Amino acid sequence: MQRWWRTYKEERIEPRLYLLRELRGVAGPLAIWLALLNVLVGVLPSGFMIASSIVVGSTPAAVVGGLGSPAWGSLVAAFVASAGLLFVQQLLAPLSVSLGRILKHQVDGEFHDQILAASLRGAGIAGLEDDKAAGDLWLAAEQLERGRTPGDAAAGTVALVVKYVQLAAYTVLLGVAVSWWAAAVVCLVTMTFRVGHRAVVRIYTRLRPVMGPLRRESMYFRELGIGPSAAKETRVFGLTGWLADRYRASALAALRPVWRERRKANGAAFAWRTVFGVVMAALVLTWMLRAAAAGQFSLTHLVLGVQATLGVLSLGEFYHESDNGTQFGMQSVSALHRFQEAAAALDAPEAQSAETAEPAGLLRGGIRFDNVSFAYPGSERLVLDGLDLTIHAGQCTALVGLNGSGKTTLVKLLSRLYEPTSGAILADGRAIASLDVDAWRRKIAVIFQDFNRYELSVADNIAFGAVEQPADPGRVAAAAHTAGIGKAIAKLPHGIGTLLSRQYVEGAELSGGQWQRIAIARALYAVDHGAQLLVLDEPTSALDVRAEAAFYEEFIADARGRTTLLISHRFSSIRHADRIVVLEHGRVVEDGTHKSLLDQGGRYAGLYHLQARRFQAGEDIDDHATEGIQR
Ligand SMILES: Nc1ncnc2c1ncn2[C@@H]1O[C@H](COP(=O)(O)OP(=O)(O)OP(=O)(O)O)[C@@H](O)[C@H]1O
Repeated sequence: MQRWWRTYKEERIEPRLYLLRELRGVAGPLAIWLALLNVLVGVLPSGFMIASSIVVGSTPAAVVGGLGSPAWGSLVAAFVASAGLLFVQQLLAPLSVSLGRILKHQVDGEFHDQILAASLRGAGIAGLEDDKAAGDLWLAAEQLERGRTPGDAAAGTVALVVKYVQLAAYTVLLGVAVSWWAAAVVCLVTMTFRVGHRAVVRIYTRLRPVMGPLRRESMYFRELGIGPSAAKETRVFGLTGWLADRYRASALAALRPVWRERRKANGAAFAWRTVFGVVMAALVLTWMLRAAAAGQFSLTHLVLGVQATLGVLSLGEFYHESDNGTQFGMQSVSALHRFQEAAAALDAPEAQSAETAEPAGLLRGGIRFDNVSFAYPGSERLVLDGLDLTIHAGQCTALVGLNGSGKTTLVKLLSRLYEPTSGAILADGRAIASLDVDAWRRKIAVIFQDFNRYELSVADNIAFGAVEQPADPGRVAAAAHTAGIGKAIAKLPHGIGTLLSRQYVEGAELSGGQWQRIAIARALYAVDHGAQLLVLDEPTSALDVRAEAAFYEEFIADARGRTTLLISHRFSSIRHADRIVVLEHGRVVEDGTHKSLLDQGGRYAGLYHLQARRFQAGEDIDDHATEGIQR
């Protein structure tokens, strides 16, 4: 009983209460006016039924009385009334539908904002990187784009008013005109059908946990198949057939449980409901006809009774305008709530405003990782394990290590996208966790390996480095020049104003290496606007060897006196850094200058010589080739 109540509450009560709250906030007046209009639209058919029954019932007397007789007058009056009611009904029903659409769009518009706000909320990214939470966010957005929406739920709920007012009005008519027991029986039949239909619709909701991941997978395959990003590789590797098969297989796997459950629900239960409905309806109608034949009520009452009975029974159907909307429309809301809860639980609490301080004047001394350990939420494996490291101010520190040794994770902690599981990161001796997170981030300029390529102008792409300040074209051009992309930009149709996407007229597409230089320019622009620590994670992975060597030579010379953290797998490139730190299993295992580390003859020396030998032998430098050696 307790479980049943919990499910009932979660599935039916809570979403509806939430919806009511939403409606009040977003489209309260419209929803109220529409509900009132729908009451009228729901009542009008009953009025028509009464008037048309009077037309039929008064016809014999009018025929006998002839033109101009009082009976004829009653007939004409009833006819005019029924025609008028029909006309008003035909006028108001489309109006109700149109207002329902407006209501839907208002509610959906608000929910679009909520989804964006939820994904952009907070300082951390744990929720967005967690599979389950990200899955819920995806589901919320996907439902909104392609499925039933909260707007459908809102419009569907208000549309239900029409149906249930009709049902109540027909039932009352039947009760008053013929018999209350007949009204009760017919209403029971209708509600039995309604409950059955809703149960079938609810199957989809119940199967959502099974279907969700499979649908996400099939969507992924579909996107791979129809999007341009994977087109090259899928064709070159001959993956097109495989892709089509996988799409089909995962789509079928998602649908099979639904078909199975639907067959069950639509099988015996449906047959029993139908038998029950037909028998009851037949009993009521037969009784009515016999009673009328026995003179228990007039022709008008009989016509009204038959019409009302058929009217009630016709409502025992699936309501297209409401049922899917009200059943599935709130799924994206529930998914968003789950995401919000999970993200709040996963993200380490941000520094509270009471404790936060402006990091003015920081980074004279440097940054210290003090016994920092970190495991990603949901995992027990320590990616950083008691890390002690000082990044000295004014120095270029290079961080090297094998794949997965925790270099990018270290940068994520430094950027406060995650908080350490234990230990602290100190800037000039102050815990960065106690600093205002946005102000701290303005102190650092970070370019991640998977930096963003904004489909906006070159100027925007670079000026995003200091978005809080007005964009300065001169400084944008200077950053582009320092990053080695100035000449290429000058050749673009609109220089720094060129949109970086082929999707736009006169837009341009850059090569991977050019994009990388744009990202570097963004970081340099941030430095030019006050960022005091520059962090570049694999900044030259897309550059050719000569461009890479030139970049590092110029960059490291230029960076003298600037606090810089460089992450790279190319040992030859970072040899000029002031200091090189080797990370392994989340700890510093070597620390020194290029020369001292070579003299030491340890990990760094081994990897450096290996790369150098390969390079001299003319082989491509393969970062991953070094991987096996240490394992
Ligand atoms: N969001 C995440 N959730 C869980 N584990 C993660 C996440 N991101 C990274 N990891 C794991 O943390 C470990 C360290 O990853 P990280 O990206 O920091 O390594 P890295 O040294 O930068 O590697 P590479 O040289 O390949 O860039 C890896 O084992 C990786 O699988």
